[in-house]
Amino acid sequence: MSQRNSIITSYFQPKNKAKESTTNNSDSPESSKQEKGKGKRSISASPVPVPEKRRDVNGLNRDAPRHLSSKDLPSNWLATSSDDSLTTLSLTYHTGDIFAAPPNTLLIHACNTQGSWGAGIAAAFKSKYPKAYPVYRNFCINEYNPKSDPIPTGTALLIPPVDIGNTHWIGCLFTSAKYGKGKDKADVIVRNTAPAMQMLIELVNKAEGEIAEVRICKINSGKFGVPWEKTKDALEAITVAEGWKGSVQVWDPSDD
Ligand SMILES: Nc1ncnc2c1ncn2[C@@H]1O[C@H](COP(=O)(O)OP(=O)(O)OC[C@H]2O[C@H](OP(=O)(O)O)[C@H](O)[C@@H]2O)[C@@H](O)[C@H]1O
Repeated sequence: MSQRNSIITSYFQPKNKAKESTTNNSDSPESSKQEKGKGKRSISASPVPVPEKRRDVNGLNRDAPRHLSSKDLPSNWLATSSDDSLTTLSLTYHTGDIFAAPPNTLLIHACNTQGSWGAGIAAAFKSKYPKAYPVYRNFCINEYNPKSDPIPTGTALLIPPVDIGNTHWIGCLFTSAKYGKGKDKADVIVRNTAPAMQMLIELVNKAEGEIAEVRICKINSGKFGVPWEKTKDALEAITVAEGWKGSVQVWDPSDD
């Protein structure tokens, strides 16, 4: 099956199926038991109501520019976006601090669908972009629901600049439903990566406002435990318009 067809299969399955596959994607029942106990973070899956007339509730600024997700794309977006897919995604490598980026840079990282930026680079995103975190969390917990209506994996969320004095955009790739011991298996995370990135590219193309550069960390290779080479191969198979944003810059803080 081609990359594109596999994307369509993964994203356009009926909602019930999508839920099934999220469940099936999880580790063994053993690890899901572990998920219930040791190491579990206290994340409420109950919707947190946001009062109508109050602003900046729980850090969520209702006046901020709106995030973009699969809900902003037509159901046939993959078919309609294929015309300008002329080349494969180009990656370039850079050593240093991904966050020391010029204005209007998109910073991409891998996320779980539970609403937690609890460890690894996600925790750094949470501390550097305190207003973006509740946008992500609200999307996971209120627009979707980790227990009853989880975000389908293999999708993405694009958060416009919402932190005062910062013009960085944040791209969340939902490559695993859960985190920690309940994270999806490596091959499932890799399989989720291309469609998630493909969707993010589509959201970037649709976004109003400038996105000048695109940076990504070596997603999936830390807490998710997937060798970078596997993620790299998945990303490089994605088709994009020639010269899309120049290239996607892979930033690593160290040389090894
Ligand atoms: N401060 C920092 N500055 C710069 N680069 C940093 C860094 N810290 C780590 N890196 C590098 O960033 C890459 C990805 O490594 P990560 O372990 O972060 O992410 P991942 O994509 O494997 O997994 C995602 C899950 O990790 C999180 O934590 P939880 O699941 O919440 O526990 C999320 O919420 C997800 O669920 C590796 O190259 C790390 O060297």
